Amino acid sequence: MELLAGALSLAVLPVLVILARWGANRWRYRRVPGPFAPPIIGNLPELRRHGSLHTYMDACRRRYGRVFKAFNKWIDGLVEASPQNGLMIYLGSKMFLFVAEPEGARKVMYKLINHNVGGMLTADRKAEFKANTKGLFAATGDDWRALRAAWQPAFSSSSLEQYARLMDGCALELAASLGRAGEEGRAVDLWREVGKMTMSVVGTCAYGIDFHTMDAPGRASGAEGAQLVQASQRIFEAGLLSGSAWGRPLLLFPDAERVVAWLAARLPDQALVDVTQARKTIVNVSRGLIRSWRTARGGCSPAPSAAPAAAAAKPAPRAPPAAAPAAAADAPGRDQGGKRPGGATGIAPGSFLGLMLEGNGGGRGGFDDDTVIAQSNTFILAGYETTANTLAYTLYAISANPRVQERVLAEIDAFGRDRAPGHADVAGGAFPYLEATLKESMRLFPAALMTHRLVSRPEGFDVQLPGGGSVNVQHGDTIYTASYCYMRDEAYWPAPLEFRPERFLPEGSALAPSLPLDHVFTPFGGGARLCIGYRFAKEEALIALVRLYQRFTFDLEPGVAPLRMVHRLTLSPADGVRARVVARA
Ligand code: HEM
Repeated sequence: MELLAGALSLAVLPVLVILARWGANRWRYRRVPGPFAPPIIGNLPELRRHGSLHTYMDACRRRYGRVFKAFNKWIDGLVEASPQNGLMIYLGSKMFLFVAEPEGARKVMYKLINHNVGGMLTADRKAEFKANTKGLFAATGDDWRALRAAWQPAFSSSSLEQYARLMDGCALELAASLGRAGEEGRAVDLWREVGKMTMSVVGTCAYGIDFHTMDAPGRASGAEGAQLVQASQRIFEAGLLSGSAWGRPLLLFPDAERVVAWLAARLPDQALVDVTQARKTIVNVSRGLIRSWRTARGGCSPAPSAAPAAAAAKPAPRAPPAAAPAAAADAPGRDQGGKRPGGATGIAPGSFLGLMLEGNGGGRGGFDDDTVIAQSNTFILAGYETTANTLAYTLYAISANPRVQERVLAEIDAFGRDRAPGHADVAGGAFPYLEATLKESMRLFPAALMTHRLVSRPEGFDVQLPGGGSVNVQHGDTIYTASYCYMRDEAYWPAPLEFRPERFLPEGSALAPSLPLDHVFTPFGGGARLCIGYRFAKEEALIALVRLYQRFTFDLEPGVAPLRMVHRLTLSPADGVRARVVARA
């Protein structure tokens, strides 16, 4: 009996602590409006009613104003995981502030510097999970500065020029695959199809190994390519919470995420075992590739386990991209086996990983191997689904708007139906209308519907409230900048829900936003944390669109329009984008 009483009081204690913290947070942020979210059920019923975070957020913006609060440690995770987990109850005491007005959001993005990548089931610090903690997106402070500098050469004009050739090769493969579907009269899910291409692009650019996902898994070049493709796809399918039953307690006890992650690592279920295995595969294959890379360069000694910050203090010499990344060297005419000329395999010079290793003094200074591998994982994670969704949305929007399609086709035809779109063309403004169309699609359907900043200043951070006055967001709390809301807000955009690419062109000034464009159009975030891959993504999307519209148009299947979206890790088409491929005359 005494034992039972003891156990009960032990169980009650954390609940009381959570209640007390929740109460204190509610009091602290009492001046900020927001839905009532008791610690036991939080926002979940509301989220369920709205179906997805983006519609819920927009409803909050309309109801509570352009700065509102929500209680929920796992607002993203809940939306993603609740349908599959059937979870109705959770305990959470944290408050999140949403800034859905552009000037306030800009201050947050520009003045605060750290992301808050909280623990997932993979919060554990094992090598295979370092992408979550050591990658550029998650890194903080001086570590982040050193990594950001190390990433930069991969996005220089000379690197992009080489990547553009590779992107073109991948776009041609996609076109060939869609052409076959068109000939057979098969409807395809454009989202899935472009996803294979974007995985191919980021994978190949990251490693210089041809991922060949268009016919995956069979054709990736060599064992390494096939293993990397399969492992990366497994991780994506599993999603944020690794598809594991451990996701439930993590959602139920968000304040105890470290304990849950610790337990999950020791008592994993099959889903977690699979994802862990996939991550291990990526790490092991990458380690092998790095080892071969060093051997080929005269056997550099393995990298010491120095903290990345040390690299910032003593910058290592960085070589310019020596040659095109693997497939880029011969793209679009690269050999269909995916091999580089001369039979070379492994990490290609000029690939992202190659550049990181070169810049890292050939492995003798700066980052340890696991940190380098975490960067290539982050490159793939950050660049695959975001770009796939953006392309799928743009294909959808063009197909659903015949007048837009007409102008897109005219612009591409004027460029040439057989001409390869290169870096100079896409970066030099050869496709102004297509670029405006891409922007309009990112405004209405932003793959990243918000970004966030952790308040790491001891004094907190003041956010202006629309009704006057301000609120001090305390150290350790997180602020979300809800670009999805302000990019479709009638206060800033004329006819915000209409798809009108000309608003981004001088001819459409009547539809232009009321604030400077870079204040109110932020699909890539802003400030020092601005998406480092934005030019890469833009070039990839434009090249793919040119290659596809040189050959095809797409007939959306009945029921696709209006498109339903759902927020998972990114804002994604809920049911894909099914269409028939129509060859152009
Ligand atoms: C259309 C495609 C893309 C979209 C919509 C997108 C969006 C974003 C957003 C909103 C952020 C957060 C920015 C902030 O916090 O202010 C971000 C960060 C980042 N993105 Fe992208 N992204 C895209 C493509 C890419 C690609 C292709 C790559 C890499 C090849 C990439 C790599 C990254 C990285 C590494 C970060 C973290 C940067 C840092 O923390 O310093 N992204 N992206």
